[in-house]
Amino acid sequence: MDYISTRGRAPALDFAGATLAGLASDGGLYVPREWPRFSADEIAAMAGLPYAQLAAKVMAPFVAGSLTEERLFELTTEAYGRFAHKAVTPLVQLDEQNWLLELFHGPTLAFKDVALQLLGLLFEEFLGRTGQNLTIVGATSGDTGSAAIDAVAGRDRIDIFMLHPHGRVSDVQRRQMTTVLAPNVHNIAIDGSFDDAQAMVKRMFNDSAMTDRFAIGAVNSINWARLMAQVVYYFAAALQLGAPHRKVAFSVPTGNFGDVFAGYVAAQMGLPIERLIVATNVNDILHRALSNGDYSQGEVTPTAAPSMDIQVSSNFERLLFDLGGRDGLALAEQMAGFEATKAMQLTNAQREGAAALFSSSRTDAAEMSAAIRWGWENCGQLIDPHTACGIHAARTSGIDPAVPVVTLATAHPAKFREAVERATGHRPSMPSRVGDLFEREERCTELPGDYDGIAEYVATHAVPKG
Ligand SMILES: Cc1ncc(COP(=O)(O)O)c(C=O)c1O
Ligand SMILES: N[C@@H](CCOP(=O)(O)O)C(=O)O
Repeated sequence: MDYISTRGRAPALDFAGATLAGLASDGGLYVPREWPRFSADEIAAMAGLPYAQLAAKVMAPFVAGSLTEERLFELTTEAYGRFAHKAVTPLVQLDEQNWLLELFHGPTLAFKDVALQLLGLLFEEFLGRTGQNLTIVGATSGDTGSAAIDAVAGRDRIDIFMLHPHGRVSDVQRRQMTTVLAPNVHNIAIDGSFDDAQAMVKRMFNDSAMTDRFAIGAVNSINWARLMAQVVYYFAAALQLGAPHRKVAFSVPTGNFGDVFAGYVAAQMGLPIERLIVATNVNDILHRALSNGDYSQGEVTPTAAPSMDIQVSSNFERLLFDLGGRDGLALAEQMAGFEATKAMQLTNAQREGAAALFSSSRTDAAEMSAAIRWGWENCGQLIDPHTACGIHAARTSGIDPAVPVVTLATAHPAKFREAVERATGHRPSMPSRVGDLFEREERCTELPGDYDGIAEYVATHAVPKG
């Protein structure tokens, strides 16, 4: 399988190359040249497979040429062996129609672990072949940072520089990053929003003063390998609910459009998906884009679901590319317009294509609290504020009651215990696997949100590519 850029100009790469490159050199995102497709019989034959084995089956076509399915299975076995639940991503029934897919049983209590535990191993595998050093530069609104740091802390040939918006992540999220004192881990708190951090990270990939010296790598969902690993749990959930003989809908708490794009990929691969519900908080650029074609960047409003306080959704570009006939040069022009004006109108083809599979919803603060309360009082489940946006969207979606709706539970409620306690009066307890998080020493550098200062900090502390 080879990978092409959504902006049409960067060279195609194989899976290993796309994984190490992260962002394409023309500023675009890598996508597989074509979507691999499973027949209904092939999907039916996956029912009942243990998660690590299912993962290797679903991902094998994407890694072909860089890894055998057998080697991939060794890596998925190691990655998912670190999860606290045997099923890795267990499915829990809430009522007649609604289900929760618990994606928070990994080491850092959020869905990001599902992809990042594997990505850490993939980096090690591919860097071992090239002998190169990798300088990972990432942006986080809280969860990617901790999951990525856990996945690469102490690994040879890797430095990680993780930017988070100062004061805008939860205490648990911050400590999960800043208490990791391995010498290859560098936390940077910036003045600004997640969007500012993400823009600086993308800029570094195209700054030749940096890329000439350092192999800059990505752990954000701009890296295709992140999304590939997230496709697997759509298969896992749908198979348990009767796929391929029965359609399933998914409600997905959304910020950077990565998790829900993985659902789109699952559908392209043949998984019968009734609908993908894009659930935003009040930072609703995606809800506006999908409901009336208006993709214009507003100010970021801090919410109780801080990981979704995002107004520029990187992976939306992958969807626009696919729906717009995969015309990279046309999309490059459309994205250049957005970058210049902070606004963009979807084309008719993009709007109609999206409407065939996606619907969307926006959840405000009161609705978020009500959804958390509903989960607790009616189903005995504590849910976090991000998942609550998904639950609100699922319960107001109007989907045929015969179709199961699976909400992706993207974070453990203990990561956001103040908001959960405010809504329910009940404080979620911290899973023992996070250990003495609140006793540990923290290390973090505060920097103003300007690119030059951050590039200089990275250049001073990173190891050249070699
Ligand atoms: C807990 C949580 N839920 C949902 C999201 C949204 O996921 P995505 O950015 O893939 O849309 C994030 C991060 O982005 C998150 O950390
Ligand atoms: N919510 C994310 C934001 C970054 O998104 P990513 O999926 O592109 O890494 C976070 O928690 O950091």
